Amino acid sequence: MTVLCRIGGLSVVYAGQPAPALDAVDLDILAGERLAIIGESGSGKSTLARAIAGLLPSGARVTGEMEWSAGHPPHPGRELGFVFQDPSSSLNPVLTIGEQVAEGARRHLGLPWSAAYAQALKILEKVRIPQPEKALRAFPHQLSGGQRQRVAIAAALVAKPSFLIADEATSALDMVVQAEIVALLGDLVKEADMTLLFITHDIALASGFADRVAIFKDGHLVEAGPTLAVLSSPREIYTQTLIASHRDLSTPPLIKEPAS
Ligand SMILES: Nc1ncnc2c1ncn2[C@@H]1O[C@H](COP(=O)(O)OP(=O)(O)OP(=O)(O)O)[C@@H](O)[C@H]1O
Repeated sequence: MTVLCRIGGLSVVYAGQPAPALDAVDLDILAGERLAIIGESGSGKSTLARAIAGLLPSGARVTGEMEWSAGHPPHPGRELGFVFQDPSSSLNPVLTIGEQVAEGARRHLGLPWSAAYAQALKILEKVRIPQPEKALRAFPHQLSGGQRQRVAIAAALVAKPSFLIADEATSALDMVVQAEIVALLGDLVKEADMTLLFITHDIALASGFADRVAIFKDGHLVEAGPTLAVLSSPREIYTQTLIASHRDLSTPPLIKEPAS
């Protein structure tokens, strides 16, 4: 696999903050991989996502390097899609689903409205929204939380980006819907050969479909590697603790035993 982005010594300090939110992070993102960024609240996951997407607030001090194989950072919306945790805040309540999804195709692909609507309908079918033609005319409040997140995914993918960042995209959903959305994301990125950066605090959720995992704590990258290798023989005590904390009766096993 080729390296899509080589991150070297990346540090971020927000304005007015004494400590860095990210501290000297070295991490390669491989083209076409599903990479899970895992860590507790405040570990710097979203900061990493925002730095990669060029969405850090002004005033944040960024040092280190991000080297893109394309020679430039991906254009947000066109080459890079972003799905946030809460679809209610990323969707506009007074615009129809069709208007919001089609807008991305109009703006980033330069399509006229009629073609942009046709593209929006296609992508709503792809994210398996029930009655997609009806959904085009619906407003966000007329959909369930899971359906709204499918719309947010559709809006992120409408301009056919090759790189998708999902930042806690399933955390606001109940467990069944969460599993459906994770499966959907997995299918979509595989089908389109996209790179996925999947940000989550839930190591069990990530372990089900990520090719590699990167574990963060207090702004530091603790360890990174292929999912199975990290989960079956974690090098760092923190990773061992994180894995152990998921071993309770309500959690499915992180690694499935091979069938005998
Ligand atoms: N805009 C901001 N201004 C100042 N400090 C910030 C800002 N955004 C995040 N921080 C701080 O940076 C640190 C890392 O936050 P970040 O949101 O990246 O962590 P996270 O792992 O994504 O956590 P969560 O899962 O809770 O979103 C935290 O201490 C947080 O309080």
